[in-house]
Amino acid sequence: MSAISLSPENHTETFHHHHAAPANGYATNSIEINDVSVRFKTPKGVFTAVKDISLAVGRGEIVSLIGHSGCGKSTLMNTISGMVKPSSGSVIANGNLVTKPGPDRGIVFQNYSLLPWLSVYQNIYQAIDAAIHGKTATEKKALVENNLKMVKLWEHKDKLPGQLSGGMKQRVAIARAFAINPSILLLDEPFGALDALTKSNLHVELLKLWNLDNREKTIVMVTHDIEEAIFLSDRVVVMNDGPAASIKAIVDVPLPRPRNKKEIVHDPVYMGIHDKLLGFLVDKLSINDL
Ligand SMILES: Nc1ncnc2c1ncn2[C@@H]1O[C@H](COP(=O)(O)OP(=O)(O)OP(=O)(O)O)[C@@H](O)[C@H]1O
Repeated sequence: MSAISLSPENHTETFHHHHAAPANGYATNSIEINDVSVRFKTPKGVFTAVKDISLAVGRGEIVSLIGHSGCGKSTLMNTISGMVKPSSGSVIANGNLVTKPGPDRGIVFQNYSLLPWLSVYQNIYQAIDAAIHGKTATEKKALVENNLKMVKLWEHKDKLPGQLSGGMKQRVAIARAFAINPSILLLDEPFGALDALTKSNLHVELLKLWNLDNREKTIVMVTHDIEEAIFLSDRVVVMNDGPAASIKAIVDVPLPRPRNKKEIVHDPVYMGIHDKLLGFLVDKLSINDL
């Protein structure tokens, strides 16, 4: 689909990005974040986590959010998932105002808790059963099997979550989100706890899934990993530090796909993006932050 191709002309970066309409050439927006602010009531008074954020994500686009710890990445993601209500502004997902979580938006958290009394297999089967209607038991079983094999946990399918390592639990959560096949996938540091090899394999699996879906699936991912953000994304959104965090910069990643992890690191375009992102993240670092 030409609507999702990113041409080199899009290699721009936008400071103080305040407009919902992206200059990204996407036919339709999957997500529109319009002037969103989130304020939390705390014992010490009102705390503004994010302020006046606008961002549109095209259907089929992969966008990463990066920024320092506590800047509000998860808060912003949770306004898309529907778990945090904006104090002002609105979020539109698939054309509908977001007011609560829904099966069109799959979420993977770093510490996504699995149901401890259900086996790995049952955790995924039950999630499919709850979210997808009109599939036969055979089809659902095939979905569980395919997705557990994808994350290399098929032989652990009868274990309970308590019998798994942290990385294995994370892979179950990823398989569960993939199995439901939502049109919007929200990933909050999904690969954070994984070793480098597992992480790399899952990056490839994620992109395979995205390609199988004709690149129609929209992915928003929170990460601290610059290499991961560049390898996977069409755009990387850099957030300012909080409180009242906003968007500091949006960096386009016009590297052609499929991308080869070993090769792109030598690509001057990759290196330029890497330096730019590193600059955005470290320029504020002072001895006081350490
Ligand atoms: N429910 C809440 N009540 C009060 N403050 C909150 C709440 N949720 C988040 N915050 C505050 O909002 C700010 C942003 O938190 P958030 O978890 O979104 O940051 P983050 O960028 O995802 O951080 P990290 O990278 O460390 O995961 C933090 O200062 C946090 O303490």
